[in-house]
Amino acid sequence: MSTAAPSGAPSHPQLAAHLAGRAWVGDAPLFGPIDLDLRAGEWTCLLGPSGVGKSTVLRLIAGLETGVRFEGIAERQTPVALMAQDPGLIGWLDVIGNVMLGARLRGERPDRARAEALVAAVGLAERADHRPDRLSGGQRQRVALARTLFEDRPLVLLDEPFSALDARTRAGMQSLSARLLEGRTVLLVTHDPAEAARLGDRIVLLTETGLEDQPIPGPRAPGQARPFDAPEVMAAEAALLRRMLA
Ligand SMILES: Nc1ncnc2c1ncn2[C@@H]1O[C@H](COP(=O)(O)OP(=O)(O)OP(=O)(O)O)[C@@H](O)[C@H]1O
Repeated sequence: MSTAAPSGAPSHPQLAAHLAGRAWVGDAPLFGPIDLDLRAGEWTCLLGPSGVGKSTVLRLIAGLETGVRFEGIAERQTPVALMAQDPGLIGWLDVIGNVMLGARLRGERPDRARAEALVAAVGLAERADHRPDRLSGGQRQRVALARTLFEDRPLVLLDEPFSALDARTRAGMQSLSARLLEGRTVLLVTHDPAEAARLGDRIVLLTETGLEDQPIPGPRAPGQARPFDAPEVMAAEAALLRRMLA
């Protein structure tokens, strides 16, 4: 069963989105009660064990159907772009075509030069005319990232966007996303405490009983991911891992 979230704008102007309530799968409680505010212009990183409901939180904020029963309120102020775990690429379109898909579906004339620049920025310039079946899993994930960035929305929901990438590419995509999404409100679901420590202006852990705020390693420079090897970033990563293993 699924329940569409009620939608509306959060009453506080500095909030880009607000989700409060509880969720069940059938009769079994999934999570809650939770109360999550996404503050405008911030990256909120959402961590939690597999199956606890992180993707569900994203879909509720996006106003999409979920497979769960949700009782509460879901509000967002701005148009939203969602990058789901599954890249969801269209098989008969090439990389550029997939990046421009949203604009085409809306009947807009897509900015091809911008799409090409984003494809180059995610390291796929030489594969711009390849179809998805000729790409690796990590390359497909980067196409989905470029498509999400192309959407140019003020609220961006990213569901494990770098999970299929090798460490070097992942670090590069984290830095690129921090730069290109500067000033946007981002909710990033990740399993990686190092990623949360690099990117989070706020870090929250979702458990069956609710949300717990976690310490962040000081302020983040605008448009930048924190250096992965700064002592305070490594300490925050270790503290998050300790909490996740507890
Ligand atoms: N369409 C659906 N129908 C029934 N149950 C669903 C459906 N979608 C998700 N669920 C259940 O809801 C729960 C939460 O799923 P969700 O994908 O939100 O978890 P998650 O924390 O994002 O997991 P992961 O980290 O493994 O991606 C899971 O137990 C899942 O089995």
